Amino acid sequence: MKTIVDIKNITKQYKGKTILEDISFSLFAHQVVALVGKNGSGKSTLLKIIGGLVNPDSGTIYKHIHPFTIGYVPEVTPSTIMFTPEEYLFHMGCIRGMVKNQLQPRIDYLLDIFNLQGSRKTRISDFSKGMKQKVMIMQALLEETNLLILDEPLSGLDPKAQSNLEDTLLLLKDKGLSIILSCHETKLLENIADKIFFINNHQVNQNNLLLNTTQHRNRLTFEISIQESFEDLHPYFEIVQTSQLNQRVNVVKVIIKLEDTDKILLELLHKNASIKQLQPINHAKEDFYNQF
Ligand SMILES: Nc1ncnc2c1ncn2[C@@H]1O[C@H](COP(=O)(O)OP(=O)(O)OP(=O)(O)O)[C@@H](O)[C@H]1O
Repeated sequence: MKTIVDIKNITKQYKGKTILEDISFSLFAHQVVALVGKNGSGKSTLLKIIGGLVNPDSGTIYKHIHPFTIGYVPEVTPSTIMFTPEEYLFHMGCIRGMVKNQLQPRIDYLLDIFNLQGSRKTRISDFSKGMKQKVMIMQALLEETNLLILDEPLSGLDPKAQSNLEDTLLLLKDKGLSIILSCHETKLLENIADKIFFINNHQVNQNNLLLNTTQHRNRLTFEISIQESFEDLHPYFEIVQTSQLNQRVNVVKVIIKLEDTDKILLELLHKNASIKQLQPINHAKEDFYNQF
């Protein structure tokens, strides 16, 4: 598999507070990689560093392709763009110095891929959130792109819009694009991510629990005090869902490896957690999430 970017020993602090510490991993051609972590764990910061928008304090982003082009889509989608997608993309292309006979075919191609041909004359301000998100991604792809960086592209979309956007991203991957995106929950990634990196405690762990369908795993549900930290256990499980039961207690659903199960249960009991359910997972991928 061809490496396109090596992220090497990246460290970043803000105002003396460590956000990322000695992070290294590689991105490969034709892959969708997801960065998962809690609010404030440093996902956006890492994406901006990879995109060259923020400088790390130390470490390097080594690109294996020259020239290397990156399309970056930030988390916030502007809501009141009075242009149609065609006008908007045309203006954005001109700002980047693209010429008309290069721009128009590219816009047509993107409207096709993103299934927005029928809405090319509608104002973006009248679009749904999913359609606005698509336009933001299209503007990042106006020029030929090696790596697409998406900050929380699925958040705030209803399940239908999420699956529609996932289909488009998979189509782009099939056409040769590499994608790195951030996400709060692994649950949203079951269809699109080839690899999941989990940011926790300023560091990145690769976790293939959800993607490796041959490994023996359990699904575990526990209740734990909101004040109790279990960050030390994060590398050992994939959090599928966290919800607040009441003002004092969270309900957490995770997937764990069979061989880690006893250790995790013991640690959770030491943290005064209450184990609600422990079930083996069948090997079928569809079974992963449905049985919680
Ligand atoms: N420009 C900045 N100046 C100071 N602190 C910053 C800056 N950008 C981010 N931070 C801090 O760095 C930490 C990581 O922020 P970041 O936005 O990377 O996290 P995140 O995982 O993307 O969060 P979210 O899921 O909420 O978007 C946070 O504590 C944030 O307040």
